[in-house]
Formats: sequence, structure tokens, C-alpha cells
Amino acid sequence: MAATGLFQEAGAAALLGVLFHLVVCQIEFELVMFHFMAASVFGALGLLYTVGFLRTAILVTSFNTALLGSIGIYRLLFHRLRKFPGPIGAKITKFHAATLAAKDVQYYKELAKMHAQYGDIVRTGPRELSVLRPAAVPILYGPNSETRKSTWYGQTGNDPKKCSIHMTRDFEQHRVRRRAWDRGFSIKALGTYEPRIKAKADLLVEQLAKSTIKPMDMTKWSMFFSFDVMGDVGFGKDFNNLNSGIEHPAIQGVHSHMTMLGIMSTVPWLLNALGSIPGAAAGYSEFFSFCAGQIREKHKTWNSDKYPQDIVSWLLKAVKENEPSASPSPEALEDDSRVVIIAGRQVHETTATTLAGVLFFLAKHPEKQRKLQQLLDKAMPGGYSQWSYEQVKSVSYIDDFINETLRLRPALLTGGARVTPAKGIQIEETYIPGNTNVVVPVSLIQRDPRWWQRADEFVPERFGEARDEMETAHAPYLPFSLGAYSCPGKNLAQLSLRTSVSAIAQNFNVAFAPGETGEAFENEALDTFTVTLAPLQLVFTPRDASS
Ligand code: HEM
Repeated sequence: MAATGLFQEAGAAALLGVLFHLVVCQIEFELVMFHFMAASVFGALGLLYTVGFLRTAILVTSFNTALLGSIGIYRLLFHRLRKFPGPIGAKITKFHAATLAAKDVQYYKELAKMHAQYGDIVRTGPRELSVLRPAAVPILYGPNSETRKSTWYGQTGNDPKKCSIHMTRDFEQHRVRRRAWDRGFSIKALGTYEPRIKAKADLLVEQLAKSTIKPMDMTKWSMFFSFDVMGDVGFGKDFNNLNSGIEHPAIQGVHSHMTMLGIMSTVPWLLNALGSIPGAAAGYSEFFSFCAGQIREKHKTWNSDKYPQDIVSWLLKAVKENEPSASPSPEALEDDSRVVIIAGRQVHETTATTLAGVLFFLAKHPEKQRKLQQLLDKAMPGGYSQWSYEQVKSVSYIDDFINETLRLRPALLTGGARVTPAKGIQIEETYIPGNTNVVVPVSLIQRDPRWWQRADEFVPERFGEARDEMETAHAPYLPFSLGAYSCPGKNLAQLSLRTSVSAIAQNFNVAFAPGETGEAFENEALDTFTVTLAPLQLVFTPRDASS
């Protein structure tokens, strides 16, 4: 009799598990996963206290087995994406992606294998598709796109009043807040950053001159340059990386967590849930308190008559003047200030990885390096002492070099996922249902030989004199993303890159250090949302001494 009762209770728990799934599969459950997990633990403890261990174990097991079974069957057989091809594991759970990412932290390579096996549109998660078609680019990322930021952006919490612009999923709130950011990147604002960036480039040149004694790891030094620029232009602070040759302590903690984050952020709710556990973000505490301290200091020394000299001051100005574009709370302002250095919870070292990429290609293609140097020499015959940003901008080959680097080595390998509107979207012959997370794998589409001639070769000329011949205008290219959520820092990044690359190419001949082949740098980039690079040992020979 007791056994029958227990059996009935287990059946009821299983039924509850299935019903629970049927209710929650209608909502974005990822965002309340932490609350569900916490409630489950308390519920199980309550049961343990009232009905004892054996019955609790049976009830919990029945509920969870039925819940997971129901989820698995639904996702495989009844889900609106059931007809899309992809690995079975990916159709059932995003932990499949986490397992692939954990292999070598090179998810983009796993994604390439999946596309080779399953075609242009692959189901890479229960409600996620990866689409390798140029037609998808304007539909997902174009200025008129009806898609929105996907669940991935809920990983630091989903309250638009508290999160940064990058994690703001509400379209209207995002649009209004972007104005404060865009002011910090206006032509006039960039004009105030320009001499300070040149000063950092001078410091870098000084340090590189020492490489004749000892090769320099340019993965590291590109990072030092770019963080010093962001310290100055972002906060009005000297991070002192270039002088000391040591990473600022506030960013060390963030850096050491990148691999783990690269893996965990493949599961949209995991970081959100872990981040809700007190103490889980301890690695970030120094960085968080650094940013909070900077805001406090700026509040104290605020002078409303002074033209803002850095990006955070532009954001603070919007707050002080009660602008609609202002960060809506002190928490949101702090999170925004963190975006200057990191996006989401990943280090925002996009400019650094691009600079290191340009230096890699300079060393790998000496003939292209010479071409760049000759063009710079022609524009500034008096050498570096005659350097001017106007002249650098007149050398369009420098932009071609940067663009080609960003094509072959985009700083965001996979790109941001977007969620489709309720009515769905049509990409050529394929209808993609509503409420689906869709991503275009940037690193794959920008190398696809169907749309790029000599796709794997480094040919900067495709963005310049060979543009028509190589049909560049028709090929999918989106290293800064496009549309409403595209990078507001693009012009600043270009300013930093043009300044540093021209300074290096004018002053030095760049070559691989003895024993360095560049292979590890080329092939072992880690996919940690933004990319993490292998070391790159280079030597910089002063040009007047060698050429
Ligand atoms: C070569 C350098 C850079 C590249 C390739 C790059 C690329 C990107 C991309 C692809 C996105 C879209 C991310 C997404 O869809 O989730 C983005 C967003 C963003 N970037 Fe950059 N970025 C660069 C430099 C910068 C710099 C220097 C800043 C200055 C702070 C910056 C600030 C931002 C911000 C605030 C966003 C979020 C925009 C929004 O959600 O509205 N970026 N960037």
C-alpha cells in the first residue's frame, strides 16, 4: 500500500515536471534560471525536512527526469526549429556548444566543421541558428533590421535600468542611450583624443626601439598600447602599461578569467546564474572598484563649463544634465564605464588584437610592408618628425591594410546573436520562425570563397585599387557589426590603429624574431567572445639603420 502511494506520488511529480516544462517553454526561462535553481534547492530541503530522504530523492528524481525528458523530446520532435539540420546534441542543449568550446576554446573552428557538414544554416542550439549567407547580414544587422539583441545579452542581468548600453536589449532604451555614447565619439571629441593617442604611439615607438636587444611579444605590447589609450581617452587616467611593461592590476583579474568565460558564455543563462551567486565575480572586484572609484572622483571634480575630455565624462555629462540619453541609474553608469574597457564580461581588447594582427601581416608580407612605408614616406618626406594625422589619413593603403586584417582576423570571431521578431524572418528560400536566436559567423563569412576572391590570402588591395576587379563591394563584411547595435567606437579604433601602425611603419622594419614562425599566432587564436591571441615575437629594426 505504502509502495503504491509512493508510486503515485512519483507519477504526480513526473506529471508536474512535464506541465512545468509546457508552461515555461513559452517564456525566456534562461533569465530566471538562477531563481528557479535557488527555489529548487529550497524546495528539496523543505521536502527533506517534511517527508524524509527516500521520498525526497524519489520525488526530485521523478520531477527532474520528466522535466528533462520532456525538454529533450520537445526540442527534438516538436520545436519550431526541428526541421533545421545540426548535431543532435546541439538541438537538445546549449551545453553541446559549451563542450565544443571547452575542447580548445576555438568554437569558431567547430562552427566551421558544423557548416561543412550540415550546410549554410545550422541549428547550433535548441533555439539558435548559425547562418552563413550574405543575405542574412542586412536582415539581422542592417539599419532596418527588425531583430533585437538575443538572450546572450541577458547574461549580466536583464534590467535595462541597471545594465550597460551593450547589454541593453530593449530597442527604444538602447536607441536613446546611444546618443550619449555617440557624442563621446564625435569629430570634435576625437580631435581632443588625437594628440593623446599620438603621445601613446610615441611611447610605444620608444619601447619598440629596445627590441633590437630582445624580441618583443606584440600580443602583449599591443594590449599595453590599447589599454593605455583607453585609460586616457576613456577615463582621463594613465594606466601606465607602456611605461612599466606590466598590465594594470585592475585588468589582470579580468584577463585571467577569459578562457573560462569564453566557454561558459556559450550557455546564455550560465553566467547570469553564476553571477548571481555572492562572491562568484570576485576576480573582477578590483576592476569594478577601479571603475566605481573613477566615477566617484569625476563626480567630485565635475566642472560643467569644461568640454569633456574623455568618454566617461561624456556619459557623466548626460547624467548631470538629466539628458534622456543618460545612463538610467548609478549602477548603469558604472556598467557603462566598464564597457569602455570590457564589453559584457569579456575584455574589450578589440583594438589591441587588430593592431597585433596588422603587425603580424607586416612581418609576414615584407613586400606589402615596403609598399606601406613608401606611401608614408611620400606623404611625409621628412619622416616621423613630420608626422601628421591629416597626412596619415591621406594614405588610404593604411586603411586597406587594417580592413584586410579585420577581414581575416575579426576581433569578434562569431558576432553577436540577434533574436527574430514574432513573425519570423525570410532569408532567401528559408523561413526562420520568430523568437529564434540567429548569428552570422563573422570569421567564416568573411573568408568564404563563394563571396571573396583569393579568400584566405592577405590582399589589402581588394579594399583599394583592386576593389572593382575583386568585387569587394558585394562581399559580406561586418567587423564592426552594422545597424543600431554596431560599434560606436569604430572611429576611435581607426584613429588609434592609423596612428600606431603609421608610427611603427615609419620608424621600423618589422620582422619575425628568430625562431618565430607566426604559426601559433595565426592558428591558435582563442574564441573568448573577443579573441585571445597567442604570443607573437617580433623585432623592430630602426629604418634609418637598415634601409
Ligand atoms: C578594432 C576595434 C573594434 C572592433 C573590431 C569592434 C567591434 C565591435 C562589434 C562587432 C560590436 C558589436 C558587438 C555585438 O554585436 O554585441 C561592438 C560594440 C561596441 N563597441 Fe566596439 N569594436 C572596436 C573598438 C571599440 C572601441 C575602441 C570602443 C570604445 C569604447 C568600442 C565600444 C563599443 C561599444 C560601447 C559597443 C556596444 C554598442 C551597442 O551595443 O550599442 N569598440 N564593437
